[in-house]
Amino acid sequence: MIDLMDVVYCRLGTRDLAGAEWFAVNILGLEVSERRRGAVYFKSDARAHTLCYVEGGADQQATAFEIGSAADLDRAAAVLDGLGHPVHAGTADECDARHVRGFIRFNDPSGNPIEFVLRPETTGRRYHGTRDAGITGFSHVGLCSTDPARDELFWTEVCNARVSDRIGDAPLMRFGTIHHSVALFPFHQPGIQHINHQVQATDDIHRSLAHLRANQVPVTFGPGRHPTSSAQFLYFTGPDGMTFEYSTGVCEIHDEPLWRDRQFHFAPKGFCQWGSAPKIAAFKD
Ligand SMILES: CC(C)c1ccc(C(=O)O)c(O)c1O
Ligand SMILES: [Fe+2]
Repeated sequence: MIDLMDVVYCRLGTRDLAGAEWFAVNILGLEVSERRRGAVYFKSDARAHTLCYVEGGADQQATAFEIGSAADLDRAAAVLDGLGHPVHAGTADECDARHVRGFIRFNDPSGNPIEFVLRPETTGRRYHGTRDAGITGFSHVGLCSTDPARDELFWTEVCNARVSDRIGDAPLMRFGTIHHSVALFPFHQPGIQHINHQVQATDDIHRSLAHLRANQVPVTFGPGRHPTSSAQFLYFTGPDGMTFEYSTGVCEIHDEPLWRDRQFHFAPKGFCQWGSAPKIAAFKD
């Protein structure tokens, strides 16, 4: 079993690094933590970075999860290799570019590039964006899955994720107490489906709604409330068509032995209890 602790960052390729930076700062509300040749890093909480845009194709993506020790990382590489997932061990330069002490990269069964990382840097300094979006941190990622049942087994049997709830066959999975850190959505190809940042309060959702509208940013779902995590949410489109989500009030699961994953409809009522309907391809039946 590969023990993962949390989702830690996403890397997104873009052909318009300056445009992506403008969006991340002025619309999403992140803080630039560092600029390097061909890469811009963003903070959304105390961690050194939780998002990195790199110059390249929009298909150059990765989602990173923290692993507990160097021995666990070696064991994970052996397990993945044994299961037929070719593993690349990060070079010193690649580790430096990710602010981690070590990592391995492989593709999940759908072909999503995944990184398991050791000791990602934190700063002890809280984040503050120039735009007050009320962000409290990067919280979860939605991954496209060409076979959610198969991929659920990868995350829960090969790794230590636990299913909190399912919407249709799409599992929302946790590593700790937060309702979900990774969710899988049926789609015909792999890719990061959405990136979630938690915000402090309902006010932040509505303040952002006005800001997005004023800046002609397509709002694709919400405001609404997820019946699964009980979080209030808002989805919108960013650079290269990436979906971003703000949400507030995600529930925590503390009664671990008693929790039973629940089944929700893969239909608007399973996504939103206020009646909002998504304009997002992966959320349509
Ligand atoms: C709309 C997607 C499928 C979705 C559904 C539920 C939650 C949640 O319970 O918080 C999400 O975060 C989602 O992105
Ligand atoms: Fe989400």
